[in-house]
Amino acid sequence: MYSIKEAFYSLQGEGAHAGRPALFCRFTGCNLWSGQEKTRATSDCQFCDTDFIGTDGQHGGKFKTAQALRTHIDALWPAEQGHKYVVFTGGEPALQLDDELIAEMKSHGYTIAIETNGTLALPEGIDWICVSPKTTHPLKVTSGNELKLVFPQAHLPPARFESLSFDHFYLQPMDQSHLSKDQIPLTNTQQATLNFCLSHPQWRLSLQTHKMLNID
Ligand SMILES: C[S@@+](CC[C@H](N)C(=O)[O-])C[C@H]1O[C@@H](n2cnc3c(N)ncnc32)[C@H](O)[C@@H]1O
Ligand SMILES: Nc1nc2[nH]cc(C(=O)O)c2c(=O)[nH]1
Ligand code: SF4
Ligand SMILES: [Mg+2]
Repeated sequence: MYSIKEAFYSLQGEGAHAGRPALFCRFTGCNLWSGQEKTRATSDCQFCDTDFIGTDGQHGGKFKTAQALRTHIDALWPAEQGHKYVVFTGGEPALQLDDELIAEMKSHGYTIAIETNGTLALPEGIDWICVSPKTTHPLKVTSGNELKLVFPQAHLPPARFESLSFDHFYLQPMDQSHLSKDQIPLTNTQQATLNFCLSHPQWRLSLQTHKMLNID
Protein backbone atom coordinates (compact mmCIF):
# COMPACT_ATOMS: atom_id res chain seq x y z
CA MET A 1 0.00 0.00 0.00
CA TYR A 2 1.33 3.44 -0.95
CA SER A 3 0.00 6.48 0.85
CA ILE A 4 0.15 9.68 -1.22
CA LYS A 5 -0.51 13.17 0.11
CA GLU A 6 -0.67 14.78 -3.34
CA ALA A 7 0.51 14.36 -6.91
CA PHE A 8 0.97 17.23 -9.35
CA TYR A 9 2.64 18.23 -12.57
CA SER A 10 4.88 21.28 -12.25
CA LEU A 11 8.44 22.46 -12.79
CA GLN A 12 11.22 21.25 -10.54
CA GLY A 13 11.80 24.42 -8.55
CA GLU A 14 15.09 23.60 -6.86
CA GLY A 15 18.63 22.41 -7.42
CA ALA A 16 20.38 21.26 -10.57
CA HIS A 17 17.16 20.41 -12.43
CA ALA A 18 15.34 23.66 -11.64
CA GLY A 19 13.00 24.48 -14.52
CA ARG A 20 12.50 20.88 -15.63
CA PRO A 21 8.90 19.67 -16.05
CA ALA A 22 8.25 16.96 -13.50
CA LEU A 23 5.49 14.93 -11.94
CA PHE A 24 5.74 15.29 -8.16
CA CYS A 25 4.54 12.37 -6.06
CA ARG A 26 4.44 13.36 -2.41
CA PHE A 27 4.31 10.45 0.03
CA THR A 28 2.58 10.81 3.38
CA GLY A 29 4.67 10.75 6.58
CA CYS A 30 8.23 11.47 7.66
CA ASN A 31 10.70 9.90 10.10
CA LEU A 32 11.98 13.29 11.34
CA TRP A 33 8.71 15.06 12.15
CA SER A 34 5.11 14.02 12.82
CA GLY A 35 3.91 16.90 10.64
CA GLN A 36 1.83 18.32 13.51
CA GLU A 37 2.61 21.92 14.44
CA LYS A 38 2.48 21.12 18.16
CA THR A 39 5.54 18.85 17.86
CA ARG A 40 7.55 21.01 15.42
CA ALA A 41 9.76 22.62 18.09
CA THR A 42 10.80 19.27 19.55
CA SER A 43 11.26 17.36 16.29
CA ASP A 44 14.51 16.38 14.52
CA CYS A 45 13.53 18.62 11.59
CA GLN A 46 11.96 21.91 12.65
CA PHE A 47 11.75 24.07 9.52
CA CYS A 48 9.74 21.91 7.12
CA ASP A 49 7.76 23.94 4.56
CA THR A 50 5.41 21.08 3.59
CA ASP A 51 2.13 19.51 4.68
CA PHE A 52 2.58 15.76 4.34
CA ILE A 53 -0.14 14.45 6.66
CA GLY A 54 -2.95 12.35 5.20
CA THR A 55 -4.03 11.65 1.64
CA ASP A 56 -6.36 14.63 1.19
CA GLY A 57 -4.22 16.76 -1.17
CA GLN A 58 -4.71 17.17 -4.93
CA HIS A 59 -4.70 13.73 -6.57
CA GLY A 60 -3.79 12.14 -3.23
CA GLY A 61 -4.99 8.74 -2.09
CA LYS A 62 -4.07 5.21 -1.09
CA PHE A 63 -2.87 2.82 -3.75
CA LYS A 64 -2.80 -0.92 -3.20
CA THR A 65 -0.26 -1.74 -5.89
CA ALA A 66 2.63 -0.15 -7.75
CA GLN A 67 0.63 -0.52 -10.95
CA ALA A 68 -2.31 1.39 -9.46
CA LEU A 69 -0.07 4.27 -8.39
CA ARG A 70 1.77 4.33 -11.72
CA THR A 71 -1.53 4.46 -13.64
CA HIS A 72 -2.69 7.33 -11.43
CA ILE A 73 0.57 9.27 -11.93
CA ASP A 74 0.68 8.54 -15.65
CA ALA A 75 -2.76 10.13 -16.15
CA LEU A 76 -1.29 13.44 -14.90
CA TRP A 77 1.51 13.48 -17.50
CA PRO A 78 0.58 15.45 -20.66
CA ALA A 79 -0.97 13.11 -23.21
CA GLU A 80 1.27 11.81 -26.00
CA GLN A 81 4.34 13.48 -24.48
CA GLY A 82 7.51 11.62 -23.57
CA HIS A 83 10.40 12.89 -21.41
CA LYS A 84 8.59 11.45 -18.41
CA TYR A 85 10.19 12.54 -15.15
CA VAL A 86 8.85 11.68 -11.70
CA VAL A 87 10.14 13.23 -8.47
CA PHE A 88 9.35 11.15 -5.38
CA THR A 89 9.19 13.41 -2.35
CA GLY A 90 7.23 13.80 0.84
CA GLY A 91 7.36 13.63 3.69
CA GLU A 92 10.15 11.12 3.48
CA PRO A 93 9.79 9.04 0.31
CA ALA A 94 12.36 6.44 1.43
CA LEU A 95 9.77 5.18 3.92
CA GLN A 96 7.60 3.89 1.05
CA LEU A 97 9.49 3.86 -2.25
CA ASP A 98 10.39 0.26 -3.08
CA ASP A 99 11.84 -1.93 -5.84
CA GLU A 100 8.41 -2.73 -7.21
CA LEU A 101 7.40 0.90 -7.74
CA ILE A 102 10.77 1.71 -9.30
CA ALA A 103 10.45 -1.21 -11.73
CA GLU A 104 6.89 -0.19 -12.60
CA MET A 105 7.86 3.45 -13.32
CA LYS A 106 10.92 2.40 -15.36
CA SER A 107 8.95 -0.03 -17.49
CA HIS A 108 6.64 2.86 -18.39
CA GLY A 109 9.42 5.17 -19.50
CA TYR A 110 10.03 7.30 -16.43
CA THR A 111 13.28 8.80 -15.30
CA ILE A 112 13.12 8.68 -11.49
CA ALA A 113 14.30 11.31 -9.03
CA ILE A 114 14.08 11.41 -5.26
CA GLU A 115 14.21 14.18 -2.66
CA THR A 116 15.33 12.54 0.58
CA ASN A 117 16.68 13.53 3.98
CA GLY A 118 19.30 10.79 3.55
CA THR A 119 18.69 9.00 6.85
CA LEU A 120 17.17 5.85 5.33
CA ALA A 121 18.61 3.37 2.83
CA LEU A 122 17.34 3.74 -0.74
CA PRO A 123 16.29 1.08 -3.23
CA GLU A 124 18.44 0.61 -6.35
CA GLY A 125 17.63 2.15 -9.70
CA ILE A 126 16.91 5.79 -8.84
CA ASP A 127 18.28 8.03 -11.61
CA TRP A 128 18.70 11.26 -9.64
CA ILE A 129 19.35 11.27 -5.91
CA CYS A 130 19.04 14.55 -4.04
CA VAL A 131 20.00 14.33 -0.38
CA SER A 132 19.07 17.18 1.94
CA PRO A 133 20.58 16.55 5.40
CA LYS A 134 18.59 17.55 8.46
CA THR A 135 20.00 16.13 11.64
CA THR A 136 23.35 15.46 13.17
CA HIS A 137 22.57 11.73 12.98
CA PRO A 138 24.83 9.92 10.51
CA LEU A 139 23.63 9.85 6.91
CA LYS A 140 22.78 6.47 5.38
CA VAL A 141 22.99 7.93 1.89
CA THR A 142 26.49 9.36 1.46
CA SER A 143 26.66 9.45 -2.32
CA GLY A 144 24.35 10.66 -5.03
CA ASN A 145 23.81 13.37 -7.61
CA GLU A 146 23.17 16.45 -5.55
CA LEU A 147 23.53 17.35 -1.93
CA LYS A 148 21.17 20.24 -1.21
CA LEU A 149 21.62 21.64 2.27
CA VAL A 150 19.07 24.08 3.68
CA PHE A 151 21.09 26.95 5.10
CA PRO A 152 21.81 27.89 7.78
CA GLN A 153 21.18 25.04 10.21
CA ALA A 154 22.66 25.15 13.71
CA HIS A 155 25.10 22.24 14.23
CA LEU A 156 25.16 21.45 10.51
CA PRO A 157 27.98 23.42 8.83
CA PRO A 158 28.37 22.73 5.09
CA ALA A 159 32.00 21.65 5.66
CA ARG A 160 30.65 18.44 7.16
CA PHE A 161 29.48 17.29 3.73
CA GLU A 162 32.18 18.62 1.41
CA SER A 163 34.06 15.35 1.02
CA LEU A 164 31.00 13.17 0.29
CA SER A 165 30.49 11.72 -3.20
CA PHE A 166 28.01 14.07 -4.81
CA ASP A 167 28.27 15.71 -8.22
CA HIS A 168 26.70 18.99 -7.08
CA PHE A 169 26.67 20.86 -3.79
CA TYR A 170 23.85 23.33 -3.25
CA LEU A 171 22.86 25.59 -0.42
CA GLN A 172 19.20 26.55 -0.28
CA PRO A 173 18.18 29.50 1.90
CA MET A 174 15.87 28.43 4.70
CA ASP A 175 12.32 29.63 4.07
CA GLN A 176 11.28 30.95 7.45
CA SER A 177 7.57 31.31 6.83
CA HIS A 178 6.98 28.51 9.36
CA LEU A 179 7.99 31.01 12.06
CA SER A 180 5.16 32.85 13.78
CA LYS A 181 4.97 36.66 13.78
CA ASP A 182 6.44 36.95 17.26
CA GLN A 183 9.53 34.95 16.22
CA ILE A 184 11.44 37.65 14.37
CA PRO A 185 13.89 35.95 11.96
CA LEU A 186 17.40 36.50 13.27
CA THR A 187 19.04 35.89 9.93
CA ASN A 188 18.34 36.98 6.38
CA THR A 189 18.87 33.48 5.04
CA GLN A 190 19.14 34.52 1.37
CA GLN A 191 21.90 37.02 2.15
CA ALA A 192 23.69 34.54 4.43
CA THR A 193 23.53 31.83 1.75
CA LEU A 194 24.81 33.96 -1.09
CA ASN A 195 27.64 35.27 1.10
CA PHE A 196 28.59 31.70 2.02
CA CYS A 197 28.66 30.59 -1.63
CA LEU A 198 30.79 33.57 -2.63
CA SER A 199 33.37 32.67 0.01
CA HIS A 200 33.11 28.85 -0.48
CA PRO A 201 32.90 28.22 -4.24
CA GLN A 202 32.36 24.47 -3.93
CA TRP A 203 28.78 25.47 -3.08
CA ARG A 204 26.14 26.89 -5.41
CA LEU A 205 22.95 28.77 -4.58
CA SER A 206 19.60 26.98 -5.02
CA LEU A 207 16.53 29.19 -4.88
CA GLN A 208 13.02 27.76 -4.52
CA THR A 209 11.87 29.16 -7.85
CA HIS A 210 8.38 27.62 -7.67
CA LYS A 211 7.66 29.88 -4.70
CA MET A 212 8.65 32.95 -6.74
CA LEU A 213 6.45 31.80 -9.59
CA ASN A 214 3.62 30.98 -7.18
CA ILE A 215 3.18 27.50 -8.61
CA ASP A 216 3.14 24.11 -6.85
C1 LIG B 1 9.76 18.84 2.10
S1 LIG B 1 11.26 18.02 1.75
C2 LIG B 1 10.72 16.34 1.40
C3 LIG B 1 11.82 15.40 1.05
C4 LIG B 1 12.70 14.93 2.22
N1 LIG B 1 11.99 14.65 3.40
C5 LIG B 1 13.80 15.95 2.50
O1 LIG B 1 13.74 16.60 3.55
O2 LIG B 1 14.66 16.12 1.65
C6 LIG B 1 11.69 18.62 0.08
C7 LIG B 1 12.80 19.65 0.02
O3 LIG B 1 12.36 20.86 0.64
C8 LIG B 1 13.42 21.36 1.42
N2 LIG B 1 12.87 22.24 2.46
C9 LIG B 1 12.00 21.87 3.43
N3 LIG B 1 11.71 22.92 4.21
C10 LIG B 1 12.40 23.97 3.72
C11 LIG B 1 12.51 25.34 4.12
N4 LIG B 1 11.86 25.83 5.17
N5 LIG B 1 13.30 26.15 3.38
C12 LIG B 1 13.99 25.66 2.30
N6 LIG B 1 13.91 24.39 1.89
C13 LIG B 1 13.14 23.55 2.59
C14 LIG B 1 14.06 20.10 1.95
O4 LIG B 1 15.34 20.33 2.48
C15 LIG B 1 14.07 19.22 0.74
O5 LIG B 1 15.19 19.50 -0.06
N1 LIG C 1 7.94 22.96 -7.92
C1 LIG C 1 8.41 22.27 -6.86
N2 LIG C 1 9.68 21.85 -6.86
C2 LIG C 1 10.09 21.12 -5.81
N3 LIG C 1 11.32 20.54 -5.63
C3 LIG C 1 11.30 19.83 -4.49
C4 LIG C 1 10.03 19.94 -3.91
C5 LIG C 1 9.62 19.15 -2.73
O1 LIG C 1 8.72 19.56 -1.99
O2 LIG C 1 10.20 18.08 -2.56
C6 LIG C 1 9.27 20.77 -4.74
C7 LIG C 1 7.93 21.27 -4.73
O3 LIG C 1 7.14 21.09 -3.78
N4 LIG C 1 7.55 21.99 -5.82
S1 SF4 D 1 12.82 15.62 6.62
FE1 SF4 D 1 11.85 16.58 4.83
S2 SF4 D 1 9.66 16.08 4.96
FE2 SF4 D 1 10.59 15.51 6.92
S3 SF4 D 1 10.12 17.27 8.18
FE3 SF4 D 1 12.17 17.62 7.29
S4 SF4 D 1 11.89 18.76 5.36
FE4 SF4 D 1 9.90 17.96 6.04
MG1 LIG E 1 8.41 21.67 -1.59
